[in-house]
Amino acid sequence: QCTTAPNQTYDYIVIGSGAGGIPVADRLSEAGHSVLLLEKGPPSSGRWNGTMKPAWLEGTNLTRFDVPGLFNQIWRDSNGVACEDTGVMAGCVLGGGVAVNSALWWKPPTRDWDVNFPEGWKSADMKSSVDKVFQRIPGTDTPSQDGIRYNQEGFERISEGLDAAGFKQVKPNEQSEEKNMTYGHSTFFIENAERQGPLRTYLETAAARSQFSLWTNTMARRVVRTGGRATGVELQCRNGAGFNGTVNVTPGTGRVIVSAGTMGSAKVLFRSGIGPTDMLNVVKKSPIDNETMISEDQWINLPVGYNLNDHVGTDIQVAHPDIRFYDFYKAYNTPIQTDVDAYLANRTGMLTTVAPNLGPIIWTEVTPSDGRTRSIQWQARVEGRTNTSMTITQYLGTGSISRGRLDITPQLNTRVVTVPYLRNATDKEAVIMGIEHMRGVLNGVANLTWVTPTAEQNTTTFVNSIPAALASRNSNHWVGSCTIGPANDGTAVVDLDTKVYGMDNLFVVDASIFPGITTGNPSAAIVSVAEKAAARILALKGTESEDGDV
Ligand SMILES: Cc1cc2nc3c(=O)[nH]c(=O)nc-3n(C[C@H](O)[C@H](O)[C@H](O)COP(=O)(O)OP(=O)(O)OC[C@H]3O[C@@H](n4cnc5c(N)ncnc54)[C@H](O)[C@@H]3O)c2cc1C
Repeated sequence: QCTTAPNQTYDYIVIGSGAGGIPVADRLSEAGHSVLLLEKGPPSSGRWNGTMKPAWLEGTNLTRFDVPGLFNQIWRDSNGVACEDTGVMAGCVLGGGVAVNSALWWKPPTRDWDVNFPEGWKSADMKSSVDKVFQRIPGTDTPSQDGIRYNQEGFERISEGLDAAGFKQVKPNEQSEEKNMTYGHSTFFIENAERQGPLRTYLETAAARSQFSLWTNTMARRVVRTGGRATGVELQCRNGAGFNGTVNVTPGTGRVIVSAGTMGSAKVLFRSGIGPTDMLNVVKKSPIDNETMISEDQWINLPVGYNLNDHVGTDIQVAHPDIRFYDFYKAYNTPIQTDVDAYLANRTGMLTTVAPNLGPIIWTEVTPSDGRTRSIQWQARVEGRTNTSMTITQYLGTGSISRGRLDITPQLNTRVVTVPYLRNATDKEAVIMGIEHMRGVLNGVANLTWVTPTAEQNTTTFVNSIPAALASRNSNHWVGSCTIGPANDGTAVVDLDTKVYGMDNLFVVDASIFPGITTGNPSAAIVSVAEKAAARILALKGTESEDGDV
């Protein structure tokens, strides 16, 4: 049942409980402030009273979000889990992406900050934030409690080729700077063979404080504001639960933080009258918001939705007689009983492995004709066209230049309207150089055969044959749309304190503020950004209007 929001006010209202929202809410409440965390989706992990689970987990406190071997279920059944309003895959449950993702967890190399971020957010500035994150969430490369890594044939065969070509095996988060000609086992934010990460660390410390509140099934429709001053958040209850009405921030000093993800934060800003005029006009004309939208003379024109980026993914596929596919999809409804028993009794066995059997993870760098170095991460998994195939996805990361744009439809769904993949010729050159190199490396593996590209196919022809489209290149690592930057010059949405330009007390803290994509899967970098943002927000003196000088 929906409940009307109580009259109580909060020092901080955080919108969205993902990789950005949970840590920032924790740190703000730790400083003694009253904090309300709003999440539009339902609870996920069993730790937070989530209920979505297969029959074999009945009677346990675990859900599909907790067991690594079930993480892939989102690609079979995302009903009630995936956001319905984003056009790309994103988690709309408590924890957002860090409840539904594959838990790959990388300490960002310094290059990720130094190439992408503005002054004040370079690697030297980020070090203490990154250290704090890895103290709380160190991650593991051996999730099974017996210390055994299961079904490693894929890792071993690919490694033979890497070793022969001079690659070095590393412990990725201990040697996080070594991102060229290196490989390792994947590191996951898993503990006791269950999903850990922000849901089991930052959210637990926050929830233990009396000044912290969490409302699930409660969507922020818009930030209520008068000019540059946010006064509260208008709510919409969902799934027959949660809160309706308007919740206000503490008069004079309260602040609102938008952490609704790259697609979601842009939407909240558009609906609050912040963004390019063409987008705000769509909201104004929409049957949902029309006359309730903030009046045009209050609109703030900022480049929300631009500078969108994602790892452009290019899959290659190989096969080897030693490799065996383990059917993680069947593990949901018809699992192998001995694997279930091992997992439930001892947290050991195949189901402690993040589906679908990842590794090795490989790093290379290429420098195409523009002289700008691109970082590449290669993610191998035992899954492909046949039972003995492996797919190796190439992610083009730090250094990539192409950018896209998201927009909003009259139904108020956000979607990628300009796909950011390979719009720049040297990005494409980098992808081709990387694949050409990896083909040579993998040819050093005895008895390996090529599925795609075929052994005869030319690499450029192969890369050109895969459309630069969402369906074929999407990596679910969306960043950008509310970019951080030092000046309100048409390229940035938030300032170096993550405060929205033109607003006194509205902030954005999540993947959307990233100016560029990272080397690896981004969630640890996003949590690090949330740590840094929390410190900067707490250090900010009262807003201008409190000081009486506006
Ligand atoms: C299937 C999948 C697999 C992935 N695998 C990995 C991986 O292995 N490793 C890795 O590092 N990264 C991975 N990622 C990416 C990573 O999870 C995301 O980059 C990260 O979670 C983004 O963090 P965020 O805080 O920006 O947004 P999110 O984590 O998406 O959080 C946003 C939250 O806001 C909520 N929300 C949105 N709008 C509103 C509103 N109006 N009111 C209230 N709440 C709202 C959403 O429900 C959501 O909970 C994966 C992503 C997906 C989808």
